[in-house]
Amino acid sequence: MSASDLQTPIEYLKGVGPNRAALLRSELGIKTYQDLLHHFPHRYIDKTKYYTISELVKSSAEVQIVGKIVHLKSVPMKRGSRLVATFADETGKMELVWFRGHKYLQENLKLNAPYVIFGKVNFYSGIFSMPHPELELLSEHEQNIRVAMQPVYPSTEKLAKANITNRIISKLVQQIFMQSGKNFAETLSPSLLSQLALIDRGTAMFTIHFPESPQLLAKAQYRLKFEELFFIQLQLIHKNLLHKAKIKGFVFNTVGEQFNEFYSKHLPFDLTNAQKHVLKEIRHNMGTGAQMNRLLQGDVGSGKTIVALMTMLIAIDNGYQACLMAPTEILAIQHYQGISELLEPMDIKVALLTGSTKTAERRILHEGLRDGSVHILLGTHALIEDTVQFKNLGLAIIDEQHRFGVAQRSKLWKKNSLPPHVLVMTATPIPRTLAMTLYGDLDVSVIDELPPGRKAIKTVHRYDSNRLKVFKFMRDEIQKGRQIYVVYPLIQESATLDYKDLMDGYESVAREFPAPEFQISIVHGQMKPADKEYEMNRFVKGETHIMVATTVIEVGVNVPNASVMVIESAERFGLSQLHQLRGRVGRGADQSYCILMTGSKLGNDSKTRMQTMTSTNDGFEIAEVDLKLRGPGDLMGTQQSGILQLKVADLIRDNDLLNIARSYAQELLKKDPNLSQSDNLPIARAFAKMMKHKSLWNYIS
Ligand SMILES: Nc1ncnc2c1ncn2[C@@H]1O[C@H](COP(=O)(O)OP(=O)(O)OP(=O)(O)O)[C@@H](O)[C@H]1O
Repeated sequence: MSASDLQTPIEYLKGVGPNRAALLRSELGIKTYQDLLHHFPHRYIDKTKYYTISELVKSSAEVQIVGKIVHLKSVPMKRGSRLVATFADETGKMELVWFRGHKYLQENLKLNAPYVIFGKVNFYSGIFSMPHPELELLSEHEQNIRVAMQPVYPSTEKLAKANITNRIISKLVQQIFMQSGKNFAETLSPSLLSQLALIDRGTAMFTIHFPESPQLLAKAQYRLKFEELFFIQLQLIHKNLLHKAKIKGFVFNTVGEQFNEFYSKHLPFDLTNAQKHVLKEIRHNMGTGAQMNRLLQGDVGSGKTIVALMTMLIAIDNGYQACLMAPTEILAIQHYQGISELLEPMDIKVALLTGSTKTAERRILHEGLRDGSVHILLGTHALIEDTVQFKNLGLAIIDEQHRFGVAQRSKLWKKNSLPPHVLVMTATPIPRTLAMTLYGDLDVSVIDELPPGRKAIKTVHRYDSNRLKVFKFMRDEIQKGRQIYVVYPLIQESATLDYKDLMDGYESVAREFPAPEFQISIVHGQMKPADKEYEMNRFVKGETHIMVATTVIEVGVNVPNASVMVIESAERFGLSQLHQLRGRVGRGADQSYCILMTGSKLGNDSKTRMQTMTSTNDGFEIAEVDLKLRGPGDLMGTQQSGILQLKVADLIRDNDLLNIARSYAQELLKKDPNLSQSDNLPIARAFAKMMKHKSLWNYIS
């Protein structure tokens, strides 16, 4: 099929008039033959099997039967009428029923001619019936391209209403193949095709629309999935190579006094092997002369902060300043308190900068940053403001990247002659190749081990009707000296409503846990920062027993004595958020609990989320379920531009294939970086097209 054929507008197909063309364009974005060919079925119905009427059982799903219409009548109903056909084969009779389109059907249906019918059967008052069957004269059926697996295309309500059915889409695709043949330009090299036993592109494209058997379909899907993942990886690795070659960074080749003093004298615990390993990776990375761009992944509570701190000490040992940006003020303050305390015995100046730092303080701070007397700056996004100038910023650590955009990250780079090394910390554990695919330009380090002595958090799901029991449990835990979080959801669109929920909740908790015996802190987004800090501090110091809060405490808050997390309206939270919240407990040696409170009516997704949370503490597993429920685009908070809109592969389900595709892409670029060997020409051609159009699926034409 030639490139120009593929760009033919769909109006050129028989049966596509201006109306259908407009609908296909607006509903599915299909404008050309190529668009239609790339509109892949999302499932298939097995059409190898023919049933007889006597074989039907009450639970039959979709069935295909050959028989004849022996009788046709219109049956009046309260409003309008239905058309009922008696359909018979050698073994029995059933009914076909239509509620609309009578006139056309009555004029066109042929009595006593053999038909193939297909559809769902119902069983009503002793007789099988099939409403709105797909039907086709047997003679026509035999002329069509024979498919064993009937494709079902993604569609929309508007298309269904306009009668643009599966069969019509399928016939349009068929027309394209009939007009232009099955020869598609190959996009993979002969050696790849043979090494992986992949079928050629044309056969795969044809088979995905018209599979002759489940086995062939699997081969077609495998080939197209591989191709899709392979080209994504090729693009990423290529970009990485360019990126790495271009961006020079400071060479941190000293692990000196500060690092060693901290490590040998002030580190309050032994590092886990995972922490040591990750530090080694970081040290190596910062010593090479290229700028570090690294993602530090570790489940909640895995101890990322200490790794961040020790990385900052390396920067200081090499004569540079370091900064750490946190997503919220509470967290920035907490980091400031924690890190200041750890570095207290050392001669290192740590400062805090947030939106609420007073002007006078700010002036002194700016001065200290400019003359280099402040070594470590912690803060919120306030620290990327233009007025903040460093003497020599060598390292920027960003906590939780998805709250900080790439654009904000690059702002930091402008603060120096050379860009600082960048370490992004995230608690969302995702498979390594997937992380690379999602984060593109970042290398990945993983802390895959929790500090020793942690007890698994016990998680339960309770309905609102069980609240009294939950209160009793809370009271018992407080009596044991523990502290408790009670968290309410926060939906930005309705701040007033959230506030009301929170305040109602606070009142009911306060009634149940009256002062002076019980002390309660409250923290929410509408409070002044100073008040938030005050309330938070009372809880951190153990002066209050219960912290009632919105999700402002979701990330990073570290109060090891807090051992119970009650999450109200848990069904309104996403899985990764629930996992983050739960991660606020289980940070000390005590047994910790997470109680998910919900109403009694739950949708399927909510049920899955509750079940997942109660069955596992493993962030990896949770992230995978989360990705399945929400899709990777959502994971990042924003839809990724183009690159992740996959058509055949699924980043989660096909993770193994993603790894295979990555290693083949790596090897290819290692052996033939410019894709200039003749064997690799098909890849080079497709890759060039992809880069030119900036869209994955445009490489095929
Ligand atoms: N190697 C270790 N041994 C014992 N305790 C540790 C170790 N590393 C960290 N900790 C402690 O574990 C707790 C969690 O660490 P930290 O706050 O760094 O986790 P985190 O990875 O940042 O988690 P989150 O994503 O939840 O913020 C802290 O109290 C910290 O002091």
